[in-house]
Amino acid sequence: MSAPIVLITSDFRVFDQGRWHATPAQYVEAVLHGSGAIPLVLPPMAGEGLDLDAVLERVDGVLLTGSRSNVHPSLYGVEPEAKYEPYDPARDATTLPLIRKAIALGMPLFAICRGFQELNVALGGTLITEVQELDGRMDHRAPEHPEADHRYGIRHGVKIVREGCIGRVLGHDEIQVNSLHRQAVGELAPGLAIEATAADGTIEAVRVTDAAGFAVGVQWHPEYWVRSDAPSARLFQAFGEAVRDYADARSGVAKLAAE
Ligand SMILES: N[C@@H](CCC(=O)NCCCC(=O)O)C(=O)O
Repeated sequence: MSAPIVLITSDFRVFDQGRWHATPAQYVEAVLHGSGAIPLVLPPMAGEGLDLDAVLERVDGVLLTGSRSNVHPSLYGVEPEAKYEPYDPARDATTLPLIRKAIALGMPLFAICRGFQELNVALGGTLITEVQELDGRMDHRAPEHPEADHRYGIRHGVKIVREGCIGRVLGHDEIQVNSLHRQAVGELAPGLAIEATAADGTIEAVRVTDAAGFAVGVQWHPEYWVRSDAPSARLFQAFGEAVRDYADARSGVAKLAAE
């Protein structure tokens, strides 16, 4: 059996005087080392005709990455304002349909930070645009600091729903997580169930309720500490197991069809 393939979303970015389809290395490394799967970066080009159905026929799981850019507010019914920028319309036009298609196929899905927010919007939920401005809410943004290890440092606890998917995978009621976001899940989309919350009530993790396997989103960044933090490692391991199961089932169906 060949190693399964995990599709990793990317951003449209302009830097080094060029136009890039870019994704942070930490996600690619976490798929390879933490999930034991082949990472494959997907360019954000569905809006330009890239056939997502054809891509999804060839892969076994989807990882949705974090990003400094925000989901465009018009996609969840909010008037855009300059203070909600930066946006990445090419990414939105790719990730939102990708999520709906992967879920319809029953494909394992792991959505992180912006990806977690995309999961909620793709299924009809809303986002809070600046969570730190709401009364009683914590500041979930990372400190401005030149060192990534500091920005991605552990910041607060999250309460885990023990009977949920993450609760079963981790076997804990509470874990400590990092936090690098200004937006948050507002109205939860139909089809999602809460898996974890922060002390201020912010929704920190969800699962797709009808999913047969692992289809989970988290607001924190387990990919960053996948080599040193046990819960982070376990989440990527569980995703890898689900991806292998999906690949096995898919090749079984293909074999039967060929007989
Ligand atoms: N932009 C959204 C999503 C947050 C997110 O994905 N953060 C990753 C940040 C990576 C970095 O700063 O290096 C929000 O702000 O809520």
